[in-house]
Amino acid sequence: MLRDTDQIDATLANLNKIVDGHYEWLVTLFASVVDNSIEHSPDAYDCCVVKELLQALNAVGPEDAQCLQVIHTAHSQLHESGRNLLASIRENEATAANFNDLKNSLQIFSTAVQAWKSLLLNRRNALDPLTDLPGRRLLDEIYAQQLAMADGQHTYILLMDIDRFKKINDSWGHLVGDEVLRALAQRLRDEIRNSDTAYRYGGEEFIVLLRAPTDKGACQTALRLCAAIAQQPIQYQHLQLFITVTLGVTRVRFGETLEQVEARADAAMYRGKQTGRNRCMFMDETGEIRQVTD
Ligand SMILES: Nc1nc2c(ncn2[C@@H]2O[C@H](COP(=O)(O)OP(=O)(O)OP(=O)(O)O)[C@@H](O)[C@H]2O)c(=O)[nH]1
Repeated sequence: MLRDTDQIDATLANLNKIVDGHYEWLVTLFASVVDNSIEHSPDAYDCCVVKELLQALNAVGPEDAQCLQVIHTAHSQLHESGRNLLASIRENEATAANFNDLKNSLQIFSTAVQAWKSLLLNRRNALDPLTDLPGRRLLDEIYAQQLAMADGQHTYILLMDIDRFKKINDSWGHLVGDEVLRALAQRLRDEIRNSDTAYRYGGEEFIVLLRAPTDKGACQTALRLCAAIAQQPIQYQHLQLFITVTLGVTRVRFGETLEQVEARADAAMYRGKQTGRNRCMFMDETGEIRQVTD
């Protein structure tokens, strides 16, 4: 899935170029009819700038890949309609049906491009403006889909809360607090795998939706995140800020709603806060909470 604002904006810009490219192509098509160069022109599809742009586009995740595939199909269909129209003109056999075919192909192509643009714009709006991470709304929307994509692995929720964050705001001001949130978001992006996703859940809380084959694997990842955050200070201007986080981890059970899993992760995290912070707590199937140590 295309996740950050820069990636999404770059793709949107390319999709706009793709639409513009086909206005130019239409003009070239008319020109080749007028100046009688139809017979000498190479197959427009092979040298089409749009084809190159499409090949350069990056579809990460099944939704994007599906949109891209629909555009590819519509694009080659569009060129086929153009080829047929030119051939019919060359043979002096052009009919209204050839023109209609081109018109329909153009409409299908622009609808396909528009569909991906809408998806991307929607996703962009769901990104948290401070950290550029997807926000809670997107997690609500794609939770079921993420579970379906687990590919035989278990899905875990890691609920992470910065320890004593109020003190950072109170000591250094909200701008520094904001910088800490941004830096932590970046650290999460750097540390987790592509198949996992970090969300800003609200305030100073983050959620990581994680895939792992076993509880042990998920706990190890949580512990690694916790240690990485505590060990590496956040640099901001002349400041070096050491922060710690407390994590509540739990496995998503079959058929559970997001609220049910969140409640368990929250209870685990809360226990971690009560018992000292800077730790990972795991809630198992029986509802027992234990501290993850290795
Ligand atoms: N700078 C900044 N602060 C925020 C943001 N969202 C929430 N906060 C602050 O996060 C702080 C959370 O404080 P508390 O809920 O008391 O928790 P804490 O100080 O982290 O303490 P523990 O969670 O108990 O370890 C509050 O001061 C909020 O104002 C934000 O977007 N930017």
